[in-house]
Amino acid sequence: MYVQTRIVSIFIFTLLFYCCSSSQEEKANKVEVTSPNQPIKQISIATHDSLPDTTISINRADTVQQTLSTPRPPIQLHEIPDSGFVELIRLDSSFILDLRYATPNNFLKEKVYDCAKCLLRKEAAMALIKAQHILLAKGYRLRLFDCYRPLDVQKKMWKIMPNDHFVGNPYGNGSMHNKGAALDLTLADSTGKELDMGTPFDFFGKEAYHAYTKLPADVLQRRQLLKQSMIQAGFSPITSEWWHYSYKGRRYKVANFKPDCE
Ligand SMILES: C[C@@H](N)C(=O)N[C@H](C)C(=O)O
Ligand SMILES: [Zn+2]
Repeated sequence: MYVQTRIVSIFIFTLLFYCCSSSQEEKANKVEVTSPNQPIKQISIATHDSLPDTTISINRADTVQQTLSTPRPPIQLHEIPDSGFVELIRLDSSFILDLRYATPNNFLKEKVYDCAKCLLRKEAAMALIKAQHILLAKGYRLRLFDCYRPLDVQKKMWKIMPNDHFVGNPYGNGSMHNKGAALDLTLADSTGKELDMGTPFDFFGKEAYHAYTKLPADVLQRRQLLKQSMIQAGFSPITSEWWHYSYKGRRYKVANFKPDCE
């Protein structure tokens, strides 16, 4: 009788333990947003023990119960080859993403990316993190307009602007963006606010050239700071666009895959 009672109580205890722990796990992966018209809610997902958390925004447009998809496994950086593609924000969440081609706010006047993901070859991503650290130490931040760009998107751009000073020729060598080794970016202050660089992004004219100096002293200083930091981190500028930098660590192949938007 005593043994039977012991077995029954162990069984009930085990049952209770599993019930509670699984419902806690479920809670950890759910974000309940119940009140509409409130500001954006920020949540953090741990990505890697030694790396900062990734912050994502959930818009409180309606009464929703948002279930996060299965938490993404931590990136095992050493398992990715130097020439492999990585999602930058999963390595370092301090960048400001303002990926214009994922919106209609760009010279094509249409959204040409399905989602706003910044993918880069691992080597280029690591170099960019170096540039970001140089700038963070000086009270600035990098704000990114574009990273990897599929070749088909390059062809759309070329149709509108067939001038290789401003758009890489997709029927020639392609763009370094198509190789996952170029960035369009600008300087932001420590809060992420875009700073005046003399022209808007993708302003295709002489004012965007590095050699153009008829600009206020503070604008010239910022262009210079951006250029020096990027060069120090291993990037090269092009003459005609203050926002474009290429990483030329090695020869990469042109790519044309669409980022996974999950
Ligand atoms: C289109 C512009 N943002 C750009 O990236 N231009 C360079 C030259 C490119 O297409 O590689
Ligand atoms: Zn570019």
